[in-house]
Parts: sequence; C-alpha cells; structure tokens
Amino acid sequence: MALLETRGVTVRFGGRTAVDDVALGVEPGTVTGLIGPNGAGKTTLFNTVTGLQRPTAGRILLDGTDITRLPPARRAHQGLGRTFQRLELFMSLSVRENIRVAGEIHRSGARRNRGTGGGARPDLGRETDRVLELTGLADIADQDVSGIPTGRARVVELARSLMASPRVLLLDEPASGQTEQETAEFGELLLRLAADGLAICLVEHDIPLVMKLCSTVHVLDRGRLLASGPPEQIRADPAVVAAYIGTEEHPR
Ligand SMILES: Nc1ncnc2c1ncn2[C@@H]1O[C@H](COP(=O)(O)OP(=O)(O)OP(=O)(O)O)[C@@H](O)[C@H]1O
Repeated sequence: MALLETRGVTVRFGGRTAVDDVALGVEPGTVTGLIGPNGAGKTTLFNTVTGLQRPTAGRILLDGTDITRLPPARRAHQGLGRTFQRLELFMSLSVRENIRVAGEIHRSGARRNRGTGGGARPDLGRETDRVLELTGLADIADQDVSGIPTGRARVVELARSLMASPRVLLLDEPASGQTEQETAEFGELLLRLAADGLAICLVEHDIPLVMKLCSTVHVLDRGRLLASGPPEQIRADPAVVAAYIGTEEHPR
C-alpha cells in the first residue's frame, strides 16, 4: 500500500505541459526511483507533491488523505520531507548547527500548526546527536559546512530533512557532486533508512545507483510516464533505452 500517491497529476506552464497525467506510488520501507532526461518534469512533480507548485489537474494523497490543497508547511508536518537539487545550507554554521537549526525550525512550525507547545519530545541536542550518528557525520560535526566537500554537504542536507521525522522523503539528485566512495556510502544510508520504514523517492541521474537501490523505477519523458517497474525490467525496456539510458555501445 502506497504511503504517497499521485493520481492523474498534470502541470501546465502556459502552453507547455511539464507533467502529464502522472500516477505513481511510493511505499514505506522502499526506495522508489524517478528518472528521465533533463526537462522531463521530475522536479516539477516533486514541487507539486510538496506543495510548491499547484497542479493543473490531479490529486496528491499522503497515507490515503488528499493533501492537494495543503500548503507546503502543513505537508511537511504531516511527514513529507524533501531535499533540493541546489544545496540549501547555512554555510557559516557547523554541520551540527545546521542540523540542529532544522530541528528548531520544524518544532516552532509544529507549535504554530498545533497552537500548543507540542507533546513530550526528545531533547533537541540529543536528537541532533542521534541524526549525526545515523548519517555518519559525527566526525565532522564541528566543522563549518563551507569547509566540507560537496559530497558530504549533501549528507548534511539529508540529515537536516531527517530532523522533521519524515515518513516520506523526496530526494532531488542527492548524489550529484559526490565521489564514487561517497555515493556508495550514501546508497547504504538510504537503504538503512528505508529498512527503518521510510518511504523514499529518489530523483537521480546516476543510473547504476538508482538500479541498485530501488525496488521500483518510474521513467518520465516529456512529462509522461514512459515506463514503471523493477530495475531489471526498466533496464531492458527498449523505449527507456532509446529515450534515456542508452546502451554500453551507445550511451546517451
Ligand atoms: N516555473 C516554470 N515556468 C515555466 N516552465 C517551467 C517552470 N518550471 C519548469 N518548467 C519547464 O517544465 C519542464 C520540466 O522541468 P523540470 O525542471 O521539472 O524537469 P526535470 O526532469 O527536473 O529536469 P532536470 O533533470 O534537468 O532537473 C521543462 O521544460 C522546464 O523548462
């Protein structure tokens, strides 16, 4: 049963259809891939799911509840987390401070949304330490983000999103700028998070990573779903090969 679902989602910008009647689901405990050429509509679909973009048609469901009209902050507080293609970090703060601030922002928003002080929650410092350990960032916790490699800054971005205790996590090209070793470790981390029950949707151009992590892969091409299925089926799909993946002899 999908925790996050899009039904017939369409987004038009003037005469251009960026997302065209897309239906897909993301299940808890899995990593779901969303791939496709540049301009296929992947980020626009993410923006629609998180509430930054209003769909022209269609619905978004979280745990069976229609959230299509909820503002982004309400969706976030119902468990929808995301990271952005461009890093959105405070460069002059340390890794630990960046993560802690994300928790503070989430908690103050939660108080506003509920109009109360919120229930009993783990101490913010302890929660920050837990996320630092979980994401393998403890060794650089006190370094300024401006001084760490891009690959690890991407992990900080992920760690920040975890401070909101998401149920669904949308990751937009999280491996870009990472070394091979960093990508391998990042992949292991995503699998651990999924094994803990998180529903992860991954937009990524690193096809081997997508094929390794995902149980289901959706391929978008010019706004439409070209194919959906397990990695081995997607890799062998002639339409996907022609539109996006290519072959070893003829990589696209
Ligand atoms: N705010 C906007 N106004 C007009 N057109 C837009 C807007 N945002 C996206 N588009 C167009 O919608 C289409 C889909 O873009 P989108 O960024 O969603 O693709 P993408 O699959 O995420 O691409 P990439 O892999 O390059 O990030 C593109 O043709 C893009 O130019």
